[in-house]
Amino acid sequence: MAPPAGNSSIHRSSSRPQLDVSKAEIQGNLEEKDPTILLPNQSDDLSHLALDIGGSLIKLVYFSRHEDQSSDDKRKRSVKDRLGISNGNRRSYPILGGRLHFVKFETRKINECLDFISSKQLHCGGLESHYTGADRNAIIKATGGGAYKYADLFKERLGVSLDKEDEMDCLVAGANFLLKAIRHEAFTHMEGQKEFVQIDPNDLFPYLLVNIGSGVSMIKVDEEGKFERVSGTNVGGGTYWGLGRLLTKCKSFDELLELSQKGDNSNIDMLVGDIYGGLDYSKIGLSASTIASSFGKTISEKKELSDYRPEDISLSLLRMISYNIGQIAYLNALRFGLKRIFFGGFFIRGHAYTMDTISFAVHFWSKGEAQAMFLRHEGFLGALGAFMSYEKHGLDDLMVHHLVERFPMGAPYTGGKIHGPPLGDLNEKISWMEKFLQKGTEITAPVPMTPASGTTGLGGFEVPLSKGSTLRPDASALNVGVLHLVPTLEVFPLLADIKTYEPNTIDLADPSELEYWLKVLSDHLPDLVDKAVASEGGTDDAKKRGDAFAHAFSAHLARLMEEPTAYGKLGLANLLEMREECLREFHFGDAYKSIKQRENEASLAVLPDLLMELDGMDEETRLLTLIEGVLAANIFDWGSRACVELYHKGTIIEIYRMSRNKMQRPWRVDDFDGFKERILGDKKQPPHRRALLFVDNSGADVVLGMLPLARELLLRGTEVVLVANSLPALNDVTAMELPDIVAEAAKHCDILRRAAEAGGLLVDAMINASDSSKENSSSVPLMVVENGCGSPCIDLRQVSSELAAAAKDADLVILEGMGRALHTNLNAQFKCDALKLAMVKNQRLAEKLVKGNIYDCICKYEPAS
Ligand SMILES: CC(C)(COP(=O)(O)O)[C@@H](O)C(=O)NCCC(=O)O
Ligand SMILES: [Mn+2]
Repeated sequence: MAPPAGNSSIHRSSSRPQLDVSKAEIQGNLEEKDPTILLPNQSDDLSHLALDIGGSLIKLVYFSRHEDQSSDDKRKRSVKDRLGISNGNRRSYPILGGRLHFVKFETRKINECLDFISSKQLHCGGLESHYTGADRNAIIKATGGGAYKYADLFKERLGVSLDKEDEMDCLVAGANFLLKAIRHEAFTHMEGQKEFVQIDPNDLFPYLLVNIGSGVSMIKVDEEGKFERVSGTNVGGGTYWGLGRLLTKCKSFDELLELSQKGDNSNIDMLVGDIYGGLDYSKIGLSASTIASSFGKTISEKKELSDYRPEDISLSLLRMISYNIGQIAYLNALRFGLKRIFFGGFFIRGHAYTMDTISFAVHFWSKGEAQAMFLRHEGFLGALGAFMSYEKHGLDDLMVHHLVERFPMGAPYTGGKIHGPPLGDLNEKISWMEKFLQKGTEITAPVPMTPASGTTGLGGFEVPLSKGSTLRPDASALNVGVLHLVPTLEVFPLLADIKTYEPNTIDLADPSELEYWLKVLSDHLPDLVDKAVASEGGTDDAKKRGDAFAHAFSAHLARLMEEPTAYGKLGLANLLEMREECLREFHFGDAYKSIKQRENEASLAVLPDLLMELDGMDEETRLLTLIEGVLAANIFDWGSRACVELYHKGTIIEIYRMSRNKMQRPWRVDDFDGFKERILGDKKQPPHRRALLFVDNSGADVVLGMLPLARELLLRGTEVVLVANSLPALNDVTAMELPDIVAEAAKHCDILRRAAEAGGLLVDAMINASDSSKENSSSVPLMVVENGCGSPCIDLRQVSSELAAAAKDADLVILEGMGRALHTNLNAQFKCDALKLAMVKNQRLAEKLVKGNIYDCICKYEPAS
């Protein structure tokens, strides 16, 4: 059916509808002029675009619906039935599987912005909308002065009306959303050091929001929707830019800021030492270099404006205004007893020195009691708030675990600077990458790292360390990624304490660690590209994509090397995931597909012998052999350079045997006896009810390591849930692949067969179906669930709803592999028994974590506390 004509009386709310016209019906009298049309499949109205049109920048926040690529396969359906998971309430989550994009344009280039909106059809619900007709009645939410100034232009160019939202309402709504929904949205910035702060969403209010635009507003935010502008000052960003322009002849705000980097304010400001003959005024705690009077020195000398360096003027101005704002903000926080002060607005724009100066003022006047905080998305508060003002989009229902921030390929180049349209399809990405390469490396020109030392030793309002040539003005200009909204993600319910849980084991805030791991990833790149290109048949197209991927990922690494906090708080898990995401961006679905297949086949061929060997053992030897088997088979890891070198030296089975033979206890971490005691020891303790086995690699790892262990648990009456990746990552097995592997294994093993049937895994397996029903009741089930991620590591704060449901009845968690049990979760505490098994396949990590050597093994057992 064709979309209804533009003039029909279909209900339109002020938000942009995404019309699903399937099964549409005209209700009532067909002859009627404007009959009511029923759209039974139409979900709640969806908003797609909101704008904040400021004097210098236009900020856009827009939503794109994510094509739901997850297939509802048999495994998923049977897991849903068994674990009682519903399909989710689509109505309560209109924004299901979508993304929020943040884009900036310069206001003077408003036509670029209009072209962008038009090319993506954002004003009529996006390109993916079912609705294609031009809609002259469309309304877009907008805030900022430009919403008034440019209303006619939007009407003329796009045929849309701007629905103006109050700027302050938007700012507060945007800040509330970000602070509640984005982990580490806030950060402090002192002496050039940025530190991300985790705000407890349940303990956010009250706070002071200081918005520094042309003027400054200070807003006390008490709760959602309740706030009051308690103070402000007319000395703000406009003052800096206005006075600065007059005094220095700078052509832009950024130029003025940049000048300040090279300035020395003591040539302009009157310092305490100038008054006290070079001495401190120590009685009241003022050092000689404290500013006594901003611009005070210029009164006493017979100098003209031209006698002063513009750099010095800019710095004095910047410090005068920043200190003043910091001071007034602190006094207001004090006045209302507010613990937190967040600064945002056009004046800050991620400028390191500005942030340091404000922080310094707050710190100074509060005697260290209060801290200034800044927001990663501060430039987008208004636009986000305008977006939130659409009704019924469901955005405010989202919580921190529903959001995943990803950094697409453009991120390293655009930095925090103003940029245009994000890149769309694959060809666009490749050609952009090629163009960039022709231009050389100018866009990624490295930012010098800020040396930690270099204190001036000056007291009072002194020079923050990030001033000067050590830091480029936008070094802190944070990238904001694309926010993926995934309302199906949940916190893993077996975590002992979500508040103290930190997935990453290694702290990449340590520069030497960061440098090392960035190099590891960079060194691995050529091999990865080879595999990726080969996985797509080695075609010219695949090669082109491979090149583009390599450059895009290298650029991310280079960006992070120069500015480790550019993408927010960085952990090794994020880096490893970014690599996989980058591959997917260039349409490499599964770079290790054929390797995985080959290894699965080879391992399945020797499985029957292994099972027979195990069945001949007494239970104690068998349990030990099984754990040894898991550790030994974890050597099949295509992400480890050392292991990949090993694979050239023998067949899969030879390497597996060699690895098994080397398994000598005690392992570097060896809690086997504790685990054995729980499994075989006290017979009064019943077997575990349900075990979650987080599996790792394909091939021997899962087939000869984890499946035999699963079989043992099943034999002992424990239900087993194999937890595997939702998306491919290196040679990790996925939840999609696992049922076929289990089905193959089940051909050689009755225990696995019955359990897999009971778990609904072998619906179509070629096994005698007639006797499966009666046998079902005699076996505990074996199931497969997806973990919700596509990375070699796992962040248990954000897992699939399947896994969360499966965890409810589980009393044993087994995490396997370096990514899941070492890089992440080594220190994780669980509410139930936990076993962490991995071979350390990296020398440095072995030394760092366990003071050991490469190929050492970890068997860490922690009973429920
Ligand atoms: C990517 C990995 C975490 C995967 O390990 P796994 O979880 O498969 O045991 C690991 O291979 C790794 O840390 N590799 C990089 C270090 C290196 O090449 O030595
Ligand atoms: Mn792996």
